[in-house]
Amino acid sequence: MLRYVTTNPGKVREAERYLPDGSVERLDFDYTEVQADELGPIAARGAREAYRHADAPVLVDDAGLFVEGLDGFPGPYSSYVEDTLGVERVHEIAADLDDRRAAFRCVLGYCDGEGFAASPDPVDRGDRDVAAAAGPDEGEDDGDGADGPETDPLPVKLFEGYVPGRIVAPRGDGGFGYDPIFEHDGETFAEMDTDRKNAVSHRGRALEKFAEWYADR
Ligand SMILES: O=c1[nH]c(=O)c2ncn([C@@H]3O[C@H](COP(=O)(O)OP(=O)(O)OP(=O)(O)O)[C@@H](O)[C@H]3O)c2[nH]1
Repeated sequence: MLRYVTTNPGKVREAERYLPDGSVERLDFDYTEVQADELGPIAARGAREAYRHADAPVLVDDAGLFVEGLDGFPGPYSSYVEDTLGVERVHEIAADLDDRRAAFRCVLGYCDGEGFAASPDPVDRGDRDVAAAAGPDEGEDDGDGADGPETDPLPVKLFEGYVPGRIVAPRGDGGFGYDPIFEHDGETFAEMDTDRKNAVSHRGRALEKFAEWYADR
């Protein structure tokens, strides 16, 4: 049984669509989110901590909203900013910007305590052009300390998803988090049902890559 490690039930609702019935359950564990300007190292460290906590295969999901006109803010701090400023204030700040383009990014970190065969494919970074910091956000995190001062030999496999859009006045009542103020292709994420959001979203894209790899591993 795979544990999807998150305090956010909205994430699991979306993830369940990608994994066989009964193969995943939510583990409500608040792993330490290290301070970093990229999601990859946060997901990698989180996956190791969650694996050690659960002693079972885990998938952690670190996500963020990157606003172009704010140089990528709130990015990895999206959860903190949602809790402090709130989504409406983020919209108000963005409303004053000339450039309201934004992107959601999601990095999934999988850890089962074992190593992984080297990926035959080169890491695809072609979709990381909006406020995306360079760094090891996909592929294997080798724990060599390149992403921070600590080293940790526990292997973690990372999967990244990205979706471009723009910040708009709140619309819709579905989804969670910043969904009402994030518009993609004329609709906010909060106006989409789960299947439609999954088909285009950062999480859906990352989950698709993960599910394909997980089924074949
Ligand atoms: O409108 C949204 N649509 C999404 O699809 C989405 N995915 C994440 N988020 C928000 O971005 C932050 C991530 O922070 P985050 O990855 O640390 O997650 P979290 O704190 O909610 O839970 P956990 O998984 O860490 O326990 C939080 O503010 C989330 O609400 C989203 N907002």
